[in-house]
Amino acid sequence: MTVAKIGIIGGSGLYQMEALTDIEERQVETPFGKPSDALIIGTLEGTRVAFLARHGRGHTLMPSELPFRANIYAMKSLGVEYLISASAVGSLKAEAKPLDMVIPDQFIDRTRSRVSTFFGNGIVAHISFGDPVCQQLAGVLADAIENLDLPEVTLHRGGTYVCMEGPAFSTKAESHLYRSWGATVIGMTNLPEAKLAREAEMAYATMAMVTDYDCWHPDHDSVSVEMVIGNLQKNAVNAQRVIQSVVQRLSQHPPESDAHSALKYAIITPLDKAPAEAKEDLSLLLKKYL
Ligand SMILES: CSC[C@H]1O[C@H](OP(=O)(O)O)[C@H](O)[C@@H]1O
Ligand SMILES: Nc1ncnc2[nH]cnc12
Repeated sequence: MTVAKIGIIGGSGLYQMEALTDIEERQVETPFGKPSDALIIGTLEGTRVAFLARHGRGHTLMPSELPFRANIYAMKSLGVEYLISASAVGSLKAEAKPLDMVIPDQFIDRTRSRVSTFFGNGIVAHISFGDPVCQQLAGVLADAIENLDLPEVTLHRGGTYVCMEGPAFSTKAESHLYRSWGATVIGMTNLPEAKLAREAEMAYATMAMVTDYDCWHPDHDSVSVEMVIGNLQKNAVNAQRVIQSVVQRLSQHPPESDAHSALKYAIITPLDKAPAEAKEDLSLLLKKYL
């Protein structure tokens, strides 16, 4: 049964959605363990949505410790089809200034120890990931931001998000390297999430909120947690306004997304011969194809 078609993953600084009503807190178990925290199901703009605090509501999980598979599987188990991420990022470009919002359309993977696939154990799939963000959902996000006329916020449509391992922030040499690659922003969480969301056939897009200039900018101090949280607190109200407007737009006009059939040509193992246990663990993802 579908509980919510829209899911929201709140990152650093966005641990709850104040406008949710008729709230139900659900502890979800998955074949991949427990999610970062309980899923908070509530009504926003007349629509049921599911919210998850990515690092837990008390921010107790490091990026490398995040149970990405459980988080995405839990959203899938509630029937989520559109997954919106809110994230704090460092800016790698002068024009993307703190408090601005970026809707990335590309990622560069600089992680080292993340499990970013549901497959294995006898079932192999290779999803297409040339366009890692759902452009329809990204468009809804960007349109919502543009129409809200948020004070102090400039919107940047498109851009490349470097996903680093962390938890330490980058060195200056790394930061300059990523700039030389043309990257726009840097964070520690979005890439595994985007891959798993694609495998789970959910449309995924991220609202990246700039909190700092990382450590490359000659006129700005190097990033610190204090800087990130200070700017995010200023932006948490804006972020919730954006999400509210996105939910309204999505419920009125749910866009078609290629992500919703991402596994159609991705599974290479004949499923009739695949191990029963792997099929059982992935049944939620595979049931259309069995
Ligand atoms: C608290 S600064 C570093 C931390 O913030 C970002 O988290 P999220 O993407 O969940 O907003 C960044 O990726 C790091 O995990
Ligand atoms: N400069 C930065 N590097 C990595 N993750 C971040 N999150 C917020 N700012 C960041």
